[in-house]
Amino acid sequence: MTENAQRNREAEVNLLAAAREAQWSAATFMGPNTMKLVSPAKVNLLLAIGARREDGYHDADTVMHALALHDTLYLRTEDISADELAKRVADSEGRVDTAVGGPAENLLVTIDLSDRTGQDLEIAAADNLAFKAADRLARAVGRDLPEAIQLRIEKHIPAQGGLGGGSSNAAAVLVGLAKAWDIPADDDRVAEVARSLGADVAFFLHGGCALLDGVGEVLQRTLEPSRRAVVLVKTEGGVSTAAAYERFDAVPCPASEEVLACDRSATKADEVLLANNLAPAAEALLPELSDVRVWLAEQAGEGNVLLSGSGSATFALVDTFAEASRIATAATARGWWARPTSLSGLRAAIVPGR
Ligand SMILES: C[C@](O)(CO)[C@H](O)COP(=O)(O)OP(=O)(O)OC[C@H]1O[C@@H](n2ccc(N)nc2=O)[C@H](O)[C@@H]1O
Ligand SMILES: Nc1ncnc2c1ncn2[C@@H]1O[C@H](COP(=O)(O)OP(=O)(O)OP(=O)(O)O)[C@@H](O)[C@H]1O
Repeated sequence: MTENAQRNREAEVNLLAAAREAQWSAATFMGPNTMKLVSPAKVNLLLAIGARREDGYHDADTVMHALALHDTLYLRTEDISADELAKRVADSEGRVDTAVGGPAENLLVTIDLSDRTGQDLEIAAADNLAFKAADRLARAVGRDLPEAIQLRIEKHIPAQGGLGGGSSNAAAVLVGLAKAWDIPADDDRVAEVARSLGADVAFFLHGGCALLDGVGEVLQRTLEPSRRAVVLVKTEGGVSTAAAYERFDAVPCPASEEVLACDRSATKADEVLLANNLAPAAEALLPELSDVRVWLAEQAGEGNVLLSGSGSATFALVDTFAEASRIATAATARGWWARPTSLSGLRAAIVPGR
C-alpha cells in the first residue's frame, strides 16, 4: 500500500469510528429497564502457579486487587414479542455487532464497543465475553422469553494486559442481568456461570482485594483493600494467556514457599509481598517486558514492581498519585501505553441513582 493509500485508509477507519460514536445516544440508556455499570480492572499482587491439571488449567494461588481504572457499561433490556424478535434477528443478519443467544435462541444482544484505549479493539458480539455472560446466564436460569439486550461498553482497560478487562465486563453483565431478571445477586447460578466463563470472572463479583485458589476462581477470603497509587505500563504487543501457561509448562518456575506462606496469611493488601511465577514465561515470549520491568524498578523500587497476570501490563505501587502520573508521563514518552491509577475497593456493580 502506498503512503497516501495508507493515510486514506486510516482516515476512513477514523471516520467510521466517529460516525459510530455520533450515533451513540445517551438517551437510549435513560429511563426504565436501563442501567449503568462500573467494570473495574485488576492486578494480581500474587500469582503463584502450580501444577497443570487434567483439564489443562493450572492450580493457582492468587491475590487480586481491583483498580480505580474501569470500563463503563450501559445496559438496556426490552421485552419483545416473538414476531418482533424474528424480524429483528432477520434485520441483523450479517452484522458483527449483534448475536443471538439464550436457551431458545431468544436473546438478541447488540454490543456497541467504544474503545477509549487507542487499541482500536474490534470484537464481534458473538466473541465478546459480555455476550457469553448473557447467553450462559439465560441458559442457567432457563430465561427463554424473547428479549432485546442493548449493551454499550466504553473501554478504558486495554485488552491483553493481564488486567482482566473482558472478565470484568462479563461480571458486570451478570450483575446487571441478575438485577433485570430478579435473580438474587448471591444466587449460586450466577457464581457458577462466572466460573464457567474464565478464571478471573468470579473475582470481579466480589472485587476489592481477595485471596483465591483453585485455578484462581475459588474465593478463599477477602483482604482489607489498599488505596495506594499505581502506575500501569503496557507494551504494544500482548501476551496470550494460554501461550504463557504453555511456556510455563516447558520451563517450570516454582513459586517461593516463603512468599506464599506470608501472602496466604496476610489480612491487608498492604501486607502482600508482590510475586508472579508466570512472569519469566511471559518475558520469554515478549522480551520487551523485561525492559519495562527494569525501567519501572529504577523509578519505583524493585519490590514495588510486578507483571500483572500473564501481562503484558506491568504495574508499580507508589506513594502518591503525583508520582504515578510522573512515571506514566515518562513511560508514554518512551512509547509505552501508561496510566496512573490506584488500588480500589471497586467490584463489577450497578452505578446507583442514575
Ligand atoms: C493470568 C490470570 O489472568 C491471573 O489472574 C488468569 O490466570 C487467567 O485468567 P483468564 O484470562 O480469565 O483465563 P481463562 O480465559 O480462564 O484461560 C485462558 C487460558 O489460560 C490457561 N490457564 C488459565 C488459568 C489457569 N489457572 N490455568 C491455565 O492454564 C488455559 O490454557 C486457558 O485456556
Ligand atoms: N469485553 C471484552 N473486553 C476485552 N476483550 C474481550 C472482551 N470480550 C472478549 N475479549 C477478548 O479477550 C481478549 C483478552 O481480553 P482481556 O482484556 O480480558 O485480557 P487480559 O487483559 O489478558 O485479561 P486476563 O487478565 O483475564 O487474562 C481480547 O483480546 C479480546 O479478543
